[in-house]
Amino acid sequence: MTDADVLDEVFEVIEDRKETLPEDSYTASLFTHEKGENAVLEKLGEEMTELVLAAKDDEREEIAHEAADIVYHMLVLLSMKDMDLADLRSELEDRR
Ligand SMILES: N=c1c2ncn([C@@H]3O[C@H](COP(=O)(O)OP(=O)(O)OP(=O)(O)O)[C@@H](O)[C@H]3O)c2ncn1[C@@H]1O[C@H](COP(=O)(O)O)[C@@H](O)[C@H]1O
Repeated sequence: MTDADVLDEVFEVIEDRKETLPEDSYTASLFTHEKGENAVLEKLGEEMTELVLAAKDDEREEIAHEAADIVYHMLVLLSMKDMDLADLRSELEDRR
């Protein structure tokens, strides 16, 4: 499986959770008032700090863990704004 595949798959799951809102889903809880957009923004801020600290300490596993947390919460944010990976890809492609 390529990196692009797993990103697409996780985004699809996020979109599904947004629509079906299962009770036991962390992702779904972010789309309800219970947590909401502010929780996602706070998480992104915390995780960015944790990523910087992990990088300073050269903790490779921790760097990967924090980077994955950031990517997941960033995908949730894109979905909250009714955006998707195509928006991200086209922005990156425009810079080449
Ligand atoms: N990639 C993720 C993912 N990354 C992080 N998280 C959750 O985000 C929350 C916060 O992450 P943290 O690392 O900060 O968690 P923590 O250890 O509680 O740390 P603190 O809150 O104590 O700081 C935790 O509850 C994690 O489980 C995620 N929850 C879900 N996914 C993906 O979303 C899919 C659907 O998940 P559900 O919506 O839960 O079904 C999963 O199969 C995964 O692919």
